[in-house]
Amino acid sequence: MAYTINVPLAVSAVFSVIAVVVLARRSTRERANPSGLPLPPGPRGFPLLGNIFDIDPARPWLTYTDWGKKYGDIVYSSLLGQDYIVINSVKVARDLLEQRSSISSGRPTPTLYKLFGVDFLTVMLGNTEEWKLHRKLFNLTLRMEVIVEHRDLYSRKAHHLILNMLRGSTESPGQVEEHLSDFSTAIIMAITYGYEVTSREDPLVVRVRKLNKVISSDMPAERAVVLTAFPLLRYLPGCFPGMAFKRDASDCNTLAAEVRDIPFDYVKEQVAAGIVSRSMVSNFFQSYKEDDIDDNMERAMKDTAATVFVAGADTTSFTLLTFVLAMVLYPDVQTRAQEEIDAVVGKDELPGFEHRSSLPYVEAILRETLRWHAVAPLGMPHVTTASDTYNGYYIPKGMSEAIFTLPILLTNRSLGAVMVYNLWAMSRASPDDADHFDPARYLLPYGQLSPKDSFSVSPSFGFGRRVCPGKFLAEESIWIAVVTMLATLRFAKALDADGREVEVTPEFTTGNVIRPIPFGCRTTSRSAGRVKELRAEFGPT
Ligand code: HEM
Repeated sequence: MAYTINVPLAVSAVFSVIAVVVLARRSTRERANPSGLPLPPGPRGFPLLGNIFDIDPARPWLTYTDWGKKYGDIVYSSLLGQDYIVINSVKVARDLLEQRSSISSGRPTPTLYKLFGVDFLTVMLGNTEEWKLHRKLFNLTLRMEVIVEHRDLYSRKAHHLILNMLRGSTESPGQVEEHLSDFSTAIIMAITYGYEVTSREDPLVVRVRKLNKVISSDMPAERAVVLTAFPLLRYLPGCFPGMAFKRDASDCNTLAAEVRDIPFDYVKEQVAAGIVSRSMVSNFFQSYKEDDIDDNMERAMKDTAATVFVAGADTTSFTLLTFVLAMVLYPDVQTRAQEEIDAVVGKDELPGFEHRSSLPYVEAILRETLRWHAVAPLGMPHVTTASDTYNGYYIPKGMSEAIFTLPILLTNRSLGAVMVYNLWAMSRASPDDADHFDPARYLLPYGQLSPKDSFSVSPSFGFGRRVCPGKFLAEESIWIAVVTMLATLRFAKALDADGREVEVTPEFTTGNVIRPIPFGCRTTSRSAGRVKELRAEFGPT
């Protein structure tokens, strides 16, 4: 949720507002609150605009963290008629989003996503029957017992990642990112469709990556917020000021349809021909009788499969990139982990899943990576489907998309509460050394792992019924990639022409999902024996 003012879009918005105000002849807003309890504390905002000028447009989580220090763990703010309940602590998040998940599992469905044809993605669906069917299908195919069956695949892809990384010993900024992205893409396409990616230029891969890019760059939150508050704008033609993006939206609809249909139909044809490679989609077809797969069910299967790439590829590769950045910045941490691996696995052996429980420090590195810089600092917003009270505060009910289409000024009512949980504030709860990457914070005095906060229960995967269904796949693929990189490679700062190390400042992109800004990194082999084993696995390349 980054808010910057797009002037032409704002002008169009103002026209739309004036038209509605004249029609509605209403001038004051009311907050229907039958309980008489106050809203949670928060900054005062301007009428209608709310707190839009108070928020750091690039990194709203920093503003929310500051508000947390001033107003507490639960903060109220408003933006263009939309109520925001900002949650700044794990306890309040668990109370509201887990304990009361029956009324806090909705999603805002901004008009923008409909316009771009991506509102079919699970992440975008409200608390509807369709969403429940998606979650059932995810549970069928992404639960832990199913995910562990693919361990050979994760290991093979991790081994391939190492060979790619070793092709050039000094990586230019951006190259490490590409290798990690190839790794997560290859795993996700194999798990979802049984599809073996052979090159970055594979037309299917190009399409899904392009869709991801459009979602992250052409649908900034400020557009989503303005279009949700003033949905009439969607009817303005593309030539209207600020509406040029409507042309991209039309291309995106075509792209989204291709991403949904092409790989799914490929698996469907294979299953019909009796060729079954193990995948999420073939599992769907095997789990249901032909008669049970009506149009609704087939659409849900297609949509869940298409969601996996959009929700899982960048989150996985950006987390791995954050890990590499930490290794470059904290060489002592890297050395300690490598010593642990060498002692447990043996100097020339490659680590595998059977070693995981004996590598507590590596495990702690994973947990610390999620904490240090969460890939989605504000998770995904939830919407309340009923009003509620919490610790003496009133929490308004969210409204459905149907009511969103009535501009707020027509009714002078709130659009209802969007609940935003601020992972950044949660990760900085003990502020003394929160910016420091220190896996030891997850260890007990004798080096054993502290039992709390295992990887997959991390707040970084969200809360309640909406919790990330891909967390087990993320856990398996990230663990094997991390342990294999540590066993075989040494990451260090890049050298300049005079052989001096180039300083690295940890900087991250902005947006809903963030990644480190490209940094110089020198990647060298640290174990000839292990690398030899990898080369033997793949043959001459
Ligand atoms: C490190 C990797 C990942 C992180 C940090 C992450 C984080 C998240 C977060 C914060 C949410 C929102 C939860 C909420 O609303 O409270 C989410 C939702 C989701 N994630 Fe992940 N995720 C990761 C990897 C994956 C992978 C690999 C997949 C697919 C296999 C995936 C599929 C999804 C889906 C489908 C949703 C939407 C759930 C819903 O709306 O009901 N994620 N994820």
